Amino acid sequence: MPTIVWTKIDEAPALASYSFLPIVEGFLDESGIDITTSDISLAGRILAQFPDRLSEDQKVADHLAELGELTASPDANIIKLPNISASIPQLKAAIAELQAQGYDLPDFPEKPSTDEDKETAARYATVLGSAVNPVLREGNSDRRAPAAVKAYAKAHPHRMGQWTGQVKARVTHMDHGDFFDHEESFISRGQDLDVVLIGSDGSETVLASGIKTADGEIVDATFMSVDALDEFYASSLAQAKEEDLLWSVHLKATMMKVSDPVLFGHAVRTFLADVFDKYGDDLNSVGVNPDLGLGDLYARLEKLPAERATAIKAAIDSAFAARPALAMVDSDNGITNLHAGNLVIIDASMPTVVRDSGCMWNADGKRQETLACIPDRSYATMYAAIMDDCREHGALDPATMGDVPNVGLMAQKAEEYGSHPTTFIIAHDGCVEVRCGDEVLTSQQVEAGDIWRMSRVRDVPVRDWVRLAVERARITNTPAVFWLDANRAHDARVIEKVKAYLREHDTEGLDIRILAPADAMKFTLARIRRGEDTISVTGNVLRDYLTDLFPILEIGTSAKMLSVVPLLAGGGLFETGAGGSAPKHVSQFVAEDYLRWDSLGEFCALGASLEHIDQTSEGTRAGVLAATLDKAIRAFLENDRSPARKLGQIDNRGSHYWLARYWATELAAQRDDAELADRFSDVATELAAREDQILEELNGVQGHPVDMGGYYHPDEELVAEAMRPSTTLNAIIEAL
Ligand SMILES: NC(=O)C1=CN([C@@H]2O[C@H](COP(=O)(O)OP(=O)(O)OC[C@H]3O[C@@H](n4cnc5c(N)ncnc54)[C@H](OP(=O)(O)O)[C@@H]3O)[C@@H](O)[C@H]2O)C=CC1
Ligand SMILES: O=C(O)CCC(=O)C(=O)O
Ligand SMILES: [Mg+2]
Repeated sequence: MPTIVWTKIDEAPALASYSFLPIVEGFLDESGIDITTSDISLAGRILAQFPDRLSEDQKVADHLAELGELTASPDANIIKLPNISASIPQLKAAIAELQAQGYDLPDFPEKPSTDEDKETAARYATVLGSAVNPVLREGNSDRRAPAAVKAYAKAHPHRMGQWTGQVKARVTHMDHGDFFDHEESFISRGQDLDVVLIGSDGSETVLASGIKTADGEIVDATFMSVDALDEFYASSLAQAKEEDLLWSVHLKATMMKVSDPVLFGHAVRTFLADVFDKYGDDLNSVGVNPDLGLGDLYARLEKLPAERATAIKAAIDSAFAARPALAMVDSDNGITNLHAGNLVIIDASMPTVVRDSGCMWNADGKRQETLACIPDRSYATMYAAIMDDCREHGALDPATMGDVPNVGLMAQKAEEYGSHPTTFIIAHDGCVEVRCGDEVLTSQQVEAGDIWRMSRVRDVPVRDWVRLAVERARITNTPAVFWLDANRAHDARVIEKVKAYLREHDTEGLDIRILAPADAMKFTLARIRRGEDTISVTGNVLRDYLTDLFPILEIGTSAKMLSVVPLLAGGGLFETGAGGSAPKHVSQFVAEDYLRWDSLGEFCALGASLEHIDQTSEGTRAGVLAATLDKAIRAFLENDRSPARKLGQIDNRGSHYWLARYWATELAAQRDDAELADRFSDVATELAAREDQILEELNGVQGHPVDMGGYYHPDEELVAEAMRPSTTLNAIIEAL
């Protein structure tokens, strides 16, 4: 029987599943479709690493590995909700929570020295950062706003900050010494590669060996000079100060778990340069590591003798006074951009800057224009281009603007997003060589601390990506732009392949272009300002960035996106939206039993998953279920049933009631499957008749704190109870 795997994850979407999944299970009962769950939450993944230390009833199987294997099967049908990509502070918090719940987990080794510590560190490393998506994404991505969602957004445009020529906010990036500058790229002939650091003293350190590459694979080698990076941060600090702009740093320290925490650490180190220079020994003595952010630094000060801690805090306060104002994440609680690397994530943070007229929050809880530091030029220039465009032409208008769907190169850990195992922080000055046997393929002069990395993209994914781009351009009759820069080494190789693979398709009458990111941005913006849709066809990083940027500008959030990954092996991975797991929503839920999470992404993913079953399996009711769900989603949007924003109105749970009701109504009304119509006619009637009572039960609980029994590993019963407070609704669903 076709089986949908629903992933169990973290934070707000995990809470939402406690309410929505029982409804889905009820609706799919007797449909010829099975639905199961798979625990790939951060807590579940941690526990799966330590079976040897857990009792039988505490053990959790390695569901992520199982799901990874499933992606290679044509039967795969996975609904993937967004999960936490944990920074080290988050990982440590999750470990502490599990320990407190009685799981005998080892502490996270800060500086592993013994063999045992190294073993533990290696196990935790598999859970760190973006550890789920690269395993499951065995296909390229097709992300777009469903037509009904786009139509709704145009009819009910969200708030958009104004832009004028006077706005000083802008993007600043490096102009030398970055990854862009140093990139070298070659096509593999299927060689096994070694990466070797040759010290200035002639010593050789093997950084990686026997890296298997496939024939036709693009291999890039590049590095970030941290001296140039520090200079860049220092000069941007001076600029922000002079122009009275907030200073903000936008990185992807969660996904880019090896390189970006270090880029972040240099920002912390530069911001507090005087403090680190003067008190370096004290800070070292308590294990301060700037990569972990100011939050961790403050916590460690507590371990110093009181008078040293006080002196250092005073020095930090003077540093803050001398520096430009720092962008805040939570001004009420004094949490800054530099508190932890996972707090400002570029794909989500930069769109809000554009939406909010170039502003972020300052320490007084007021909006202030920002200088957005995005060190590497490979991707910064397109953000600079959109801010320049808004300055010149004003804000974009969600009521009229065209749509920018994305076709993203993602499969098989493509490009930078698969580079973690081959990213190295260079220990000493020297030269990094990529070799095949004795043949030296690239050779780069580096200095201690530089961040060197090798990224790769296989040929099969590139070919499939070009195919998917042509398919989407044809189906929607929309121009498609490949965002590739002929002046970047990697992109130049990709361009050769794109040109070759485009010849495999009938592109007659299609408008397909290749433009550098900043030009692609200008071209796209000019079109969408005229209301014209334009497909962006991008590599893995821009896929991530643009599928938050345009949705947030067009429809107010990326949560409502349809995100389909046709797996190379024939199965389907259906991701929900492009947004994250909204930690802020959990705080609100805990404080006042109100969950703002919008499950529209889950609804759309379920629809796509059912359609996939209808197209690939016989003997199920998937077709009728998908068609009626689509209509239900339209009704849901037309009647504005997304979570409201005010206490006392419907939240996530209330929105699920409405979806269930519209879906039941559509099922009862359709003529293709009389048995189903019959089964759902009473349900539809009941749901309508009991509306007042159900909404009262759902909304009546709001306004009080909720005990979840844990953040990363909440108590299932407590949460299930909290998320299903309407006995009336539960009884109707259970009767299904
Ligand atoms: N695919 C995946 O698995 C992804 C996982 N992540 C992970 O999620 C965590 C948080 O990431 P971050 O990038 O800060 O994103 P957030 O989860 O904080 O989302 C950013 C903002 O988007 C809005 N938002 C997102 N989803 C919804 C929704 N369903 N309903 C309503 N509003 C929504 C909210 O904005 P507002 O308050 O302005 O309305 C939210 O504050 C990190 O651990 C990150 O790694 C991130 C992206 C994708
Ligand atoms: O895997 C992650 O860490 C984030 C992924 C993401 O942001 C995206 O795919 O949009
Ligand atoms: Mg993203």
